[in-house]
Amino acid sequence: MQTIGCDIIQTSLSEVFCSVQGEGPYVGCRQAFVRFTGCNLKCNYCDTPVEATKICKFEAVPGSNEFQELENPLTPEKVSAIVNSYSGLHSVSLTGGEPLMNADFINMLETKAPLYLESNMTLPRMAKKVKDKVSYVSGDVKLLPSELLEDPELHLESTIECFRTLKVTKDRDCFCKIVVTKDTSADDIEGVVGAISGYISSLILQPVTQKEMQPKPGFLLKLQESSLNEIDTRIIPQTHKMWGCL
Ligand SMILES: C[S@@+](CC[C@H](N)C(=O)[O-])C[C@H]1O[C@@H](n2cnc3c(N)ncnc32)[C@H](O)[C@@H]1O
Ligand SMILES: Nc1nc2[nH]cc(C(=O)O)c2c(=O)[nH]1
Ligand code: SF4
Ligand SMILES: [Mg+2]
Repeated sequence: MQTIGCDIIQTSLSEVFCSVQGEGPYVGCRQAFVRFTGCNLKCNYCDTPVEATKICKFEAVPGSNEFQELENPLTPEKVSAIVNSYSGLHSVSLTGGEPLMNADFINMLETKAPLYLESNMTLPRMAKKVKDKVSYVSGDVKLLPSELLEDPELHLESTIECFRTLKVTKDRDCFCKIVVTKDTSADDIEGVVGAISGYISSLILQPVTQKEMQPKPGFLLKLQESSLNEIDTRIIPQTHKMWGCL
C-alpha cells in the first residue's frame, strides 16, 4: 500500500524478480515482476500472500534463488533502478496483491521496458490514473462466491468500468483472464463476457491450479466453445508452476 509523505511516494513490495510470464497470451515472455503487497479482495483460490512485509525479496540473478533483502517501503526510483538492471525484458509485470492500490507509485516508475498490469479490475478510479502508463493489461474477472464480495452488484459494475477504461487501443493491449473452478457457472461467464468483449483482445480461461478445486476439462472446452463466437477464447493454465520458476 503506497504511502505519501511530504511528496515522497513509497510502497511496500513483497518481491522483485526476473522470470517469464506464466499465464495468459504472453506466456514465455521474459519479464521483471514487481509484486506489491496488500489487496482489496480475498479470492478463495489465491496462491499469493498479500500481507505487508518489512522486507522485499530481490533476486538479482534470474533463477538463482539467491535473494537480497531490501527494506520496505521502497521508492519508485529504487524499484525502477532494480527493474532496469535486468536484461532482455519484454515488459515489467506489476502484480501483487493488487497493484492498482499503488496507482501514484506506478505512475512514477521509469523503466526501459513497458509496463504490464496484472489487476483484479475492481478499482476504477485507480485504473483511470494509470491508463496512459501501462502498455499491457491482464485484467481478471473475479467470479467469486457472493459471501466473498461486499457488494456483488458494485463488484461487477467496477469490473466493467475498469475494462472500459483500460480497453484495447493502438498503444495498449488488454485481455481478460477468468480463473475457472469446479464452482464456476457458465451463465456468470457468459454474462460478463458479453459486457466486456468489446474492450478486450482475448479471453483466457485459466483453470485454478489447486487440484481439489479444478473444473473438468469438458466444462472448460464447453465454455470455450460458447465464448468463441464472441471473442478469441483460449484455455491456458498457470505454466510457471510446471517447471518450477517463480
Ligand atoms: C496473484 S494475482 C495478482 C494480481 C491481481 N490481484 C489479480 O488477481 O489479477 C495474479 C494472477 O494469479 C491468478 N491466480 C491466483 N491464484 C491462482 C490459482 N490458485 N490458480 C490459478 N490462477 C491463480 C489470479 O487470478 C491472477 O490472474
Ligand atoms: N512466472 C510467473 N508468471 C506470472 N503471471 C502472473 C503472476 C502473478 O502472480 O501475478 C505470475 C507469477 O507469479 N509468476
Ligand atoms: S485479487 Fe489477486 S492478489 Fe487479491 S486475493 Fe485475488 S488473486 Fe489474490
Ligand atoms: Mg503468481
